[in-house]
Amino acid sequence: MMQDVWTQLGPTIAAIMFTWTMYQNYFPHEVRGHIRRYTDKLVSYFYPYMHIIFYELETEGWFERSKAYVAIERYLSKNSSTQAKRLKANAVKDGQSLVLTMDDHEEIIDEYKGEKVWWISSQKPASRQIISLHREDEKRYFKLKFHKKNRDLITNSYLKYVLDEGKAISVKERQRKLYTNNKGDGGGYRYRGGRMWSGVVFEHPSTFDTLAMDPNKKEEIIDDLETFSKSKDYYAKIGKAWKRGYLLYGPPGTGKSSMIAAMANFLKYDVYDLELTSVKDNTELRKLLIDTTGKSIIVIEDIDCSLDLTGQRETNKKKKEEEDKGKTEEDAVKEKMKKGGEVKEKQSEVTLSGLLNFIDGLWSAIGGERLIVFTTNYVEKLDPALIRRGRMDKHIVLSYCCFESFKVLAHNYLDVVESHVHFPEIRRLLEETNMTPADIAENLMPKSSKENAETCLERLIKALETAKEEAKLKAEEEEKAKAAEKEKEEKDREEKKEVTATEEAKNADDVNEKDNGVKENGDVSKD
Ligand SMILES: Nc1ncnc2c1ncn2[C@@H]1O[C@H](COP(=O)(O)OP(=O)(O)OP(=O)(O)O)[C@@H](O)[C@H]1O
Ligand SMILES: [Mg+2]
Repeated sequence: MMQDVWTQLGPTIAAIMFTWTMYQNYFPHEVRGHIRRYTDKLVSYFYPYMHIIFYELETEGWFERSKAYVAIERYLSKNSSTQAKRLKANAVKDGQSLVLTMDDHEEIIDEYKGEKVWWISSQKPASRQIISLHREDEKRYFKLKFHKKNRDLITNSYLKYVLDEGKAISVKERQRKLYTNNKGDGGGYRYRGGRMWSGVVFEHPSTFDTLAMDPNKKEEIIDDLETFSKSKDYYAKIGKAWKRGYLLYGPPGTGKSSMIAAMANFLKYDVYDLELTSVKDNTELRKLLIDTTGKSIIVIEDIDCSLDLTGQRETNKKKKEEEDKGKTEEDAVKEKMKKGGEVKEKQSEVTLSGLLNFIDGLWSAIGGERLIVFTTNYVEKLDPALIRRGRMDKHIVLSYCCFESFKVLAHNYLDVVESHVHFPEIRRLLEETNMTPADIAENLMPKSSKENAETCLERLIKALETAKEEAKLKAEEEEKAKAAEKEKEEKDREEKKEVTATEEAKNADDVNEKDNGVKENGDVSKD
């Protein structure tokens, strides 16, 4: 059988090889060029497909990996594991996870708007005449094959879609960072390595699932974030920079910082935690802004404490000077010791208008896709200009724990999913007293292996009862203090009244005396 095949194919193969050798050795270079051009034309006339090649390394500059190649690689990774038989594994996230991509000479079929395309991974052997500093595989490429009739669809729309998707996958897979601003000249330090921010890996585990708050409110915030992250074109259409401001306010321990972490984890954004008191002045603030990247949350925590942003800086400075004058040397030494002997840092010169410019000045539009989040315990202390809608688009109040929030915590901390026998009592107590989610969480957390859901819930009930009792006592004391104040005011008013009455009587007597004198004098003069 095998012999038959060889007898039939042998002469044909020999003829092809003979022609190829003649062509290579005896045809001049120019003639071969012409022949090649015509055969290409002939082939393309009958061959209905087109190819686009994407090389791995940029040929210009320092042979960096081409951004398009990397994006395509990431895009194809989603189909590679199911279609390709041989895969390559690349480490991402500092070696913590792997991305699987197709190996050389593998083919993947993709479909876009009902049309098929083929992606082939391949490699051109490196030219032996070129001495290269790079790897042998520097000619690796992806070949995209598609039908000629889809030329417009592929070049105008599909390629953009592939690159966008690939970039989005890269963003999701990248190791996210938490940055803080380095001190500039103002703090006596130089920026580290010329960078204004230094970062660590962002690993906060808070998510919207672990966050205890009213479920409807939570849903609304998630929707808002999702809409924002998908609204690039919409923001461009309405002529607004692609950013959104959130103001989170409420008592300490109600989950403001936890919510920022949940937002970052939900959107897969980096976090820039801006310490405003370390910023020398408005110019430095602008530089910090320019040095941030898109897909990030810029956070200013406790904005009311960060700076005096009420325009009262001068008044406060004078007040402080007066206070300092009254201090003895001993006080000054004590204060210094309290600060660990440190000399007080130079105060930041960032002004309210500088901060307003930071939020929505011309520079704020660079980079795009950014959230700016302020947190505060005292929203009423902030300048209305700082938090007006448009700057801080969404105001979110995080408050004391309600029963719905408690249920989330009970689920997270104790795995109590359904109702529990203690739940009705806890519901009643939560309606009667205020406790922050942080305090509830602390009570729910088992402190030893002997503690179970039952004991933790009982401890919480006790803590709620104590809090209720304390709140009652506090209210009574406040009531008493108010009554005493009122009584004092009443007494003062009575005393004032008495004094006024005495003075009026005295004045009236004086006037009468004067009148009588005038009269008498008049009579006298008349006489
Ligand atoms: N709403 C919440 N859901 C889940 N856990 C919470 C919530 N609020 C507080 N906690 C718990 O309490 C701790 C402190 O919360 P967090 O730091 O978010 O409060 P905060 O509002 O930022 O307080 P502060 O105003 O003092 O900065 C968190 O680590 C978390 O464990
Ligand atoms: Mg906080």
